[in-house]
Amino acid sequence: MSAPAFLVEHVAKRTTAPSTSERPHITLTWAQSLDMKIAGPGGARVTLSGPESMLMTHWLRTMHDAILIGVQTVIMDDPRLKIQQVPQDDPTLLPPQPLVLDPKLRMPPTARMLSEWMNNKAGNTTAAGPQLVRQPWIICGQDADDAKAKALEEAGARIVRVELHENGYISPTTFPTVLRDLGLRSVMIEGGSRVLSSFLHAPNRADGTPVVDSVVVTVAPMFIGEGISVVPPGADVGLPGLTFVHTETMGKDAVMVCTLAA
Ligand SMILES: NC(=O)C1=CN([C@@H]2O[C@H](COP(=O)(O)OP(=O)(O)OC[C@H]3O[C@@H](n4cnc5c(N)ncnc54)[C@H](OP(=O)(O)O)[C@@H]3O)[C@@H](O)[C@H]2O)C=CC1
Ligand SMILES: Nc1nc(O)c(N)c(N[C@@H]2O[C@H](COP(=O)(O)O)[C@@H](O)[C@H]2O)n1
Repeated sequence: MSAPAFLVEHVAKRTTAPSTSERPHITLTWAQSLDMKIAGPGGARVTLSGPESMLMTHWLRTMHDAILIGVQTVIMDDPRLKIQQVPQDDPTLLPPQPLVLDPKLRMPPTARMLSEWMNNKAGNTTAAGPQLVRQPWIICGQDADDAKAKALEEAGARIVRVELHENGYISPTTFPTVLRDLGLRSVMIEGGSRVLSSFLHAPNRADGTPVVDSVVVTVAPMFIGEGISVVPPGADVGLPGLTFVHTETMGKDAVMVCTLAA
């Protein structure tokens, strides 16, 4: 089993290019229904991807140094962010570094990502390749509560404090610099809707190029109805133009790759 050719061609070649250490590559990715929903009522998790496109998402994870989600996705989904669907005997395949955008440190210390990391550490496992478990890094504000930081550190997290934007969020504009300072050449941003929306609406980088380099969307043939939209109601203040790159049918789903129009 090998990575889908279209991902190698249109994403991996870009995320592993030598220049990306100075200019980290940012991929936005999500799975949505035909009515543009990414979760059900109240944010309940919905399985949108079929087996083929879910496997594609795990391959995509292997192609990035880091994977990022917003804290509300941790609270709602308690995700693992691992790569258990790719071949487990290939030592060159590595899971990405988990990052959580969490300005005020709302992440529960009981999160599965943390307990899996601690269990792994306690077992002193020498697991490498796809079975490697990485320590979650939580990106928060400079003034985030010290007691919460301590509790999360005790639960296994590394706390990374950064300057927040005046809206209280971690700014997509300065985020490439945060990545570079952490030594990460690429990140795959998996959601949720508020994080996706703020990166889609971000002004260009200092060099005039879009903050987001690639968009990879799985479209599932179903309606959700009431639920969480890709872009929250009222948050669309001018979505960017997209340039079509590729569409691949994977089982029942269509997987679309785009770039942002300059
Ligand atoms: N189908 C799919 O592919 C996916 C679906 N989901 C779904 O998305 C839902 C969660 O989405 P949502 O509620 O929007 O929450 P998010 O996961 O987007 O988290 C939002 C929170 O992240 C923090 N944050 C820090 N910086 C930023 C920033 N620049 N932009 C936005 N947020 C920032 C804020 O925390 P604070 O408020 O503490 O300041 C904010 O409230 C869940 O229901 C989940 O199931 C999630 C991922 C993928
Ligand atoms: N690609 C994709 N398809 C779906 O149907 C989904 N519900 C999601 N959700 C995202 O995947 C995360 C869960 O990851 P693990 O399975 O725990 O590794 C979840 O938090 C969403 O970001 N994605």
